[in-house]
Amino acid sequence: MSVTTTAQVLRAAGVSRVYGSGASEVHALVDVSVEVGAGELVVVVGPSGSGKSTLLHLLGGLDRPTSGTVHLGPDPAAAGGPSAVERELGSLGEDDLHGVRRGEIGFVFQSFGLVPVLSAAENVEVPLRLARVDAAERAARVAEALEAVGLADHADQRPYELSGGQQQRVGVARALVARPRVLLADEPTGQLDSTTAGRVMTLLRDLVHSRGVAAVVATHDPDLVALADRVLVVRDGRLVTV
Ligand SMILES: Nc1ncnc2c1ncn2[C@@H]1O[C@H](COP(=O)(O)OP(=O)(O)OP(=O)(O)O)[C@@H](O)[C@H]1O
Repeated sequence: MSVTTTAQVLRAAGVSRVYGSGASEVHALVDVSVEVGAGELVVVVGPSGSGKSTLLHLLGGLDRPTSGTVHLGPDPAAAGGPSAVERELGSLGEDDLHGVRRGEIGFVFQSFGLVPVLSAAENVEVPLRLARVDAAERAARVAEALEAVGLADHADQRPYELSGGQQQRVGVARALVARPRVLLADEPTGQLDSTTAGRVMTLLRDLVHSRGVAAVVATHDPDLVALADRVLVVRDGRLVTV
């Protein structure tokens, strides 16, 4: 599979995040700059508490930096509208930021984050319902997303009827179904055995490459580093050169 690393999609410039104040101040991230291109899988590694989740939260607009900026590059496919130009997430109001998170960024969580009472297909459909995609289009896109993660035959099963690896594949399908330009995953294989973890991560990498998504994945798992296009090492909130 060819890696099409083209346009830069996501850029953090001199980003820092301080939690708390005074004696309890924590410098979770210190002056981090990073760029991620379309179709690129960047893996972030570092010890517990080094700042990986903080970085993902800032990149995904779930949190705002204390200083520095996070930029989403112009969408070449956008015919006008806000995504046709580069946007600095920190300068967006809550509604616009919400729109960016909903439409342009997909998230995968360690704990899968599936709704237990919904089937696999209904879980995957949630982002499309939020984006008010019409029913026929939703059905087509959900079917395509489940097919892409190899779960076409499990559409009607609820999470408790699926294995951990299958549940996380539903999580990947849900993250990508709205065709985001960015995928952020925090320890996506943390609850899986190593064989299943490798399979889920390989699937994620292949989808990132084939769909030209800019992806950042935080992990403790050294086996997953081998699948990365680029590895970032974070230590005490700083990027260190490897
Ligand atoms: N909301 C918060 N309030 C205060 N401190 C926080 C908050 N979130 C994170 N921290 C602190 O910031 C530092 C970085 O945490 P972060 O969760 O980013 O690390 P991590 O590398 O993702 O760790 P892990 O691998 O254990 O998930 C830690 O010292 C943590 O205790």
